[in-house]
Amino acid sequence: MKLTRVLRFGIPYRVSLTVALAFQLIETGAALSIPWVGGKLAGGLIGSGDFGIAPIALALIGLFALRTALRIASGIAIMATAERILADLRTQLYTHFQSLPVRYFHNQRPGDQVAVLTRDVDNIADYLTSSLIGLVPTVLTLIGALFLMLRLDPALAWPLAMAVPVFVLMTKLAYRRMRPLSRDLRENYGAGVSLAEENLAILPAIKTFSQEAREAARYAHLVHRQRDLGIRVGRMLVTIGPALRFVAAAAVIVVLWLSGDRLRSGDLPVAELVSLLLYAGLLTEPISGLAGFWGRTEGARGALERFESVLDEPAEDMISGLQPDTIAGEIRFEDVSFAHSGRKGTLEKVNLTVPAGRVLALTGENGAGKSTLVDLILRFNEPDAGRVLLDGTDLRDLNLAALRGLIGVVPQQTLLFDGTLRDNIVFGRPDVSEAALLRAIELARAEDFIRALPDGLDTTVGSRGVRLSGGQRQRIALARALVKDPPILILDEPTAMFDPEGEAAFVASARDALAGRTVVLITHRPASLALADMTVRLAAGRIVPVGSGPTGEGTA
Ligand SMILES: Nc1ncnc2c1ncn2[C@@H]1O[C@H](COP(=O)(O)OP(=O)(O)OP(=O)(O)O)[C@@H](O)[C@H]1O
Repeated sequence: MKLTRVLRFGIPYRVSLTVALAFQLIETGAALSIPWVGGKLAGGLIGSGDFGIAPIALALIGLFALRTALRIASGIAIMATAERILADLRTQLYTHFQSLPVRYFHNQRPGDQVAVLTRDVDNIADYLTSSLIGLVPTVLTLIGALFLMLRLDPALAWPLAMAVPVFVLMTKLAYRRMRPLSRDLRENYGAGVSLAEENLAILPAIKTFSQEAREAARYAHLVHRQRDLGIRVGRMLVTIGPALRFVAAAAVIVVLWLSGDRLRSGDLPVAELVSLLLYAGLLTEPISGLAGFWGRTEGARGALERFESVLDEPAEDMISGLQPDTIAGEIRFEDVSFAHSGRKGTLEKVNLTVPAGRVLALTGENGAGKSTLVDLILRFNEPDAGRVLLDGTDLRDLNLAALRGLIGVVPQQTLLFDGTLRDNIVFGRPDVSEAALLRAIELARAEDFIRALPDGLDTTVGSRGVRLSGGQRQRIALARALVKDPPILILDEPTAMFDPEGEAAFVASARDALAGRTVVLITHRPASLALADMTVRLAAGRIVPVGSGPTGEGTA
């Protein structure tokens, strides 16, 4: 375990962590004095002490009060720091998730991402603040108690000292067995979250195909596995504590046993024996603390690996690159080839020019690669060979944020979030004027249905826009793209869900909205094709010209 890597998360909170550690160290000092003072009190009670009972009793109460106060203070400091570190890690991780390319998520289970954001991050923050910081006082208490016991009476302290390696061996063995179980437990947790999330999202399909029982059984299988793993881990956790305490108790009894003769002969003062027994009691605390430490180290190691493996994923570079002030908008594909990972090539040496300010209709069979092609303009993917150019500049030389800022998209699958219609439409341009907003709504032919809703633009759409019809969702997506007023528009079947009248009305009024913009319009609908200045077809990974008008070098 690279402990130093966890420690770096605490650097911003080094002051509060140092204060907490200082409290814990003073508390350790108080804890180590209690058995000594306790022994003196016992000596005083049987009349063999050097001090009066009252001052010793008061000193003991004072020491306990100090321990309590310091425990509360360090507990509060640790708890607050853990929450702060947790918030930092979570924000850092979420921000990084967002900076990763879209393709990263195509190969991941969403449940695993949720699990890193919740369980793993929790684990790391807790490990750093409780386990690692607490390790110093724990070890000091252990060493201090052993040292003081051996100094008091080496002959009697040895059974207790001997018990320590037994404790260590027992916990190490137990946690070695737990390591694979903890890994399976976490893996299974991610799978369970993923399945529940996906199934709840596709619940209508589950119901339509009457697959509730099968899906419930699939989820139950994961949950039961989680239960069984949890029980196996829990069994070890609940066994180790009492087992350790048994060894401690046996060691104490051996001490008492050995002390009998010396106690009777007066060779062993009662105060010393009481101190020794109190030190033995004190030892159980760091021993169970260390046992827990090993377990938490195992958990934190896995959590840190997963956390860092996400952070190690290279983020999209949003900083470097050219930031064009104005663009004409010519898009050119030069010998572009692309294959999705593990698939055969989708695009093979595609050459295509969309002149600035013109509308290109892109057609082709399902799976021909139309969406794949426009994703290259957004740089969701990079060409395996060839280049995509904007006004003659390779897209890879442009600033990614600036490039995406120039493009409005209506994707094939409308991506709405749980907010109002207004929030969804102004998503890319929160500062847009009311007039521009209404104009975009009008162009997207969305005004009639919005007016009919009880709260108009302030109606909430539900998660992923579930409270809207498919066509309504698409109209909102179109309005969202238009409100951005981008020089380049990518419309991936924007009217696929429109009724024929709605589509005709959109086509009739869209010319104005599209005028002056470079538009790539993916469509299978003849009515929408009327908007195109030129039409090409994608077939077998290559461009085949179809319609009239300038296609440039739009041939394969
Ligand atoms: N993330 C992905 N990973 C692997 N293969 C993919 C991925 N996305 C798409 N594909 C594959 O790439 C091919 C082209 O898909 P694409 O979505 O570009 O087709 P399309 O022409 O837009 O189809 P449609 O008309 O159905 O929308 C398909 O065979 C598809 O299975």
